[in-house]
Amino acid sequence: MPSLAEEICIGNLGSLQTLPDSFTWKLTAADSVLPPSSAVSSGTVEESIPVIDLSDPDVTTLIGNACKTWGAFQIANHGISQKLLDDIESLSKTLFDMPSERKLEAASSDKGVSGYGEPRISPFFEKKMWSEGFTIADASYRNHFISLWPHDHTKYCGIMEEYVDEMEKLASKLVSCILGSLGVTVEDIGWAHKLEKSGSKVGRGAIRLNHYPVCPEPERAMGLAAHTDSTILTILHQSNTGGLQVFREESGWITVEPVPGVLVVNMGDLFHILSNGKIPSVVHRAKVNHTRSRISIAYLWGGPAGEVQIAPISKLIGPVEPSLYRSITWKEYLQIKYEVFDKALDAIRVINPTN
Ligand SMILES: C=C1C[C@]23C[C@@]1(O)CC[C@H]2[C@@]12CCC[C@@](C)(C(=O)O1)[C@H]2[C@@H]3C(=O)O
Ligand SMILES: O=C(O)CCC(=O)C(=O)O
Ligand SMILES: [Fe+2]
Repeated sequence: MPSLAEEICIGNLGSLQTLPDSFTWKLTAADSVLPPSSAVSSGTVEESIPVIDLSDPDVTTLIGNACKTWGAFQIANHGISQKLLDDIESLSKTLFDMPSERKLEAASSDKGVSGYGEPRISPFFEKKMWSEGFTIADASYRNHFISLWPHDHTKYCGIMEEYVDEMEKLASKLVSCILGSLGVTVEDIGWAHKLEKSGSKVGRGAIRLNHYPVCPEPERAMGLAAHTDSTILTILHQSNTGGLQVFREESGWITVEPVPGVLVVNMGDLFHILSNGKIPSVVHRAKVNHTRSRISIAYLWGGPAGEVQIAPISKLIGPVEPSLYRSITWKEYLQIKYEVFDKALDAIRVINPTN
């Protein structure tokens, strides 16, 4: 006979009145959001990742500092219209409000990649995450949208295409700026230069629509477990309920409270490689809420498609700072990540840390 846990479906978590054992995480003091007391008393702790106005004349310095300190920042005046943000959020709400059976008809066939289902990182954790999601990693999402919205799929595909196009343009702009803060230009990286010239094309990124239903015991549950993104960078739109937390050694877990119209940018593992470790990929997670459900939309930008090799930028390496990582394509990196998860960067490291 199947156990109760096996009968629980992620499509209707919001209707559960108690937290099933399979969703109960053993969280320790280190998992708390309170920063270590020493850091608080020294007054050195910034409250959260900064909000940077992209029209600020000092934008490059501000972004550079945030990247080095946090591996993340928030952006205002980014040029993405509020209408498009509202449209993608309401598309996500419409999808997640559907009956479980209907959502499962759009389930991803290959674990965690395009379609409806659990986060791809799920197999690396003993306990289940209190969330459901829909991943768009290739054009097959259109077929899923036809099955989800037989009459309205054209409208929803249109919103998704516009969102991907706008995000790609914004991601390219941000990469130029972050490279600038390191004293590098897109011309110093062959593929980045070509990318800027060719404009936007689907295929280099992925979108993940995340839904975190209300939870009867949020303190003991986890919406999305601690991870780094495997990307160059990720641009996240969060609905008006908080839940995203970023980790910093000196401060512990810090909540990134949503600010209307502001987007969060997380640096991913591929930028860590490109910058030869100068810009860390940020460890982050999503917690859940007792009374409010939450939506987030992540645009995961993987950089160049196909066989293009990503390696530490030659301008950033030399006899004193040798290349720490071997070159790798995004596809290859994803394969390694989903074999060894949080050891992926170590797996491609060519020089071991000295301490
Ligand atoms: C391109 C990808 C990045 C991603 C794995 C994936 O193949 C498709 C989904 C992406 C996502 C979104 C939610 C968080 C994340 C860690 C996950 O479980 O699936 C990321 C993956 C990643 O960055 O490795
Ligand atoms: O929901 C969030 O705030 C985080 C989502 C996230 O980390 C992701 O989709 O990669
Ligand atoms: Fe993430």
